[in-house]
Parts: sequence; structure tokens; C-alpha cells
Amino acid sequence: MTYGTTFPLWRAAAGEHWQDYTRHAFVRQLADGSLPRESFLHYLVQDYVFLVHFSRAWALAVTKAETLDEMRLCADTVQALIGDETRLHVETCAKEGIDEATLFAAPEAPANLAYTRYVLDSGHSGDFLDLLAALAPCVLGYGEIGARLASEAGETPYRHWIDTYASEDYQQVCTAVGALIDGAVARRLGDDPQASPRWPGVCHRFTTATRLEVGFWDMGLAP
Ligand SMILES: Cc1ncc(CN)c(N)n1
Repeated sequence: MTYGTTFPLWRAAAGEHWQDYTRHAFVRQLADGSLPRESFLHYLVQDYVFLVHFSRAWALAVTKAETLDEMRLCADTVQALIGDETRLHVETCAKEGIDEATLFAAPEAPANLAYTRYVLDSGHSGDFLDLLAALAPCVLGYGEIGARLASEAGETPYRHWIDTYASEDYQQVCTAVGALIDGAVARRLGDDPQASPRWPGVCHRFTTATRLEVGFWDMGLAP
């Protein structure tokens, strides 16, 4: 999946960290069904809390935006995360006897805390583009993983998870975010963004967030 023109450049800049993220053992075990249920639930509870704080970061992007279109797209993404994506977490956990209040109150694992607060700090200490670079691996990486696993995965109890991220709705969010990034890059870095002195810095933020995704999967495997 390309999701625009900037994402493939940022993904290439992340080098082997992108593969470590999107081809992680957790992802392989989701696909072949060998992931222990305990690990999946541990991950899912943490991921619910992740989405709460990640939505705060997208809400921060609304305040950092410079145009109405940017504001609208960021506001739509907040809704897609806490309105739509968390349904997977709430419904799956409800079947296991875990209600939403319990999810909301779950103590954050250090890897979770580190990731979301890094993203929030990127927005507080940087500008809209710094924040988008830190937000991008989450949204677009799961889009890429979902689309790939939808065709590669075998018999697995985690099909609903795969279908959520492969779905047209989620893929549309990825396409919209890819276009948002391209527009934000053109507006702030000009026609030749890779020549901008800011380019290495935004690539570094994307790579750091990618490394934090790897830490999140690691956390999921060690309940
Ligand atoms: C940690 C993580 N990264 C990405 C996604 C996909 N929005 C997620 N739910 N959780």
C-alpha cells in the first residue's frame, strides 16, 4: 500500500525498523492463529488505552492545523479512532467479561505510555508536520498489515482483527491520512521536500514512532 507519495519515502527512511514492525512475530502469530489468547487480550486492553491517548494526539493536531481542510481531516480521524476502531476492542473484550469502564481504567504498560506520550510531545514541542510524522506509523502501518494479512492469513481466531484493518472503512481512513500528509508536506516544505533542512527531522520522528510500534508488539507478547 502506498497511501500517497510521502509515506513510501518515510517508510524507506525507517529502513529495517519498518519490517520489524509490520513483520513482527505478534503479526505472524495473528495470521497463523498461534498467538496465545492471553497475549491477544493483554494487547487489546492496552490498545484500547493507547487509542484513547492517540485520539488526544489527533485532537491536538486539530489545534495545530493551518487550514480548515486539515482541521476537518484530523477531527474525522479522532472520530474514526474513538468512535469506530475501539468498537473492536469493546466488543471483543465484552465477550471475555471485560467492560468498557475496566478498559478505560486499565493501568498503562510502560511501552504504551512511552509511545503515546512521545507522539503527544511531538505535537507540543513541534509543529503540525512533526506531529503527523509521529502519528503516521500507527494509522498507515495497521492499514498495510491488515491489507496484507487479509490475503495471506490462514485459519485463525483473529480474523475479526484482520478484517477490521483490511476493511474499506479503515483503508479509507489510511487514504485520507496519506493525502493529508502529502498536502501538509507540500504546504510546509515546498515542492522538493527532501531538500528541506526539516526533512531529516520529520523522518526521524516517523522512525522513532515505528520503533515504538515494535515495542508495543513486544509488550503484547509478554503479558
Ligand atoms: C499500537 C497501535 N498502533 C496502531 C493502531 C492502529 N490504529 C493501533 N490500534 N494500535
